Amino acid sequence: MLNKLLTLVLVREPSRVLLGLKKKGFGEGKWNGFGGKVEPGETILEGAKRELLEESGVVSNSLEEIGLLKFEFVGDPQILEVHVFTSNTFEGEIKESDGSTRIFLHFAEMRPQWFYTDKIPLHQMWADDKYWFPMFLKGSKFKGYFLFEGHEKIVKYQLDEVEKLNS
Ligand SMILES: CNc1ncnc2c1ncn2[C@@H]1O[C@H](COP(=O)(O)OP(=O)(O)OP(=O)(O)O)[C@@H](O)[C@H]1O
Repeated sequence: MLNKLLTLVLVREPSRVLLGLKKKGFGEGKWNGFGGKVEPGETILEGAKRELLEESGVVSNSLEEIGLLKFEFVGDPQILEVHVFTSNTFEGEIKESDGSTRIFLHFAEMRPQWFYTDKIPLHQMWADDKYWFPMFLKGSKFKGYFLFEGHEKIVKYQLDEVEKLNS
């Protein structure tokens, strides 16, 4: 079976990272970067850029691929292949939840919010994030594999910092 291709985009400033609270679907109730399935006919980079725009309202022309994560769930043959990107610039306005945008955001799939790098809400994120987020924050690239049992428990994993992502 082919891997399911997904993207994950982490927009950052020197001391803050933009995350979104997933309000429905896979990973509901968790803070995460922006992303989703790569659609037929688009490259992985194009998919990352599209999902970032759809979910956060901003455009980035400086996405850099920094991580490759593979996830398997016990009892499910489908491997998720998540391509992780970062960007330290963007154009447009973040659909943040303040004032007049509140009603609109009630219907959106993600609720974007900035988090200081020393206050990342790891306890409200996917369990794998606490392993690779520190690598991302210090500017390293990484490759990993995580075997989940249910959505909260990791039964096995492997994670390496790499110089290059030759994928
Ligand atoms: C298991 N450990 C994990 N750790 C960190 N991040 C994870 C993850 N597993 C999936 N992700 C991310 O979660 C999003 C799902 O997106 P998902 O809702 O499935 O995609 P998309 O928006 O295209 O779906 P619909 O259009 O709603 O069907 C997508 O960014 C993907 O990279």
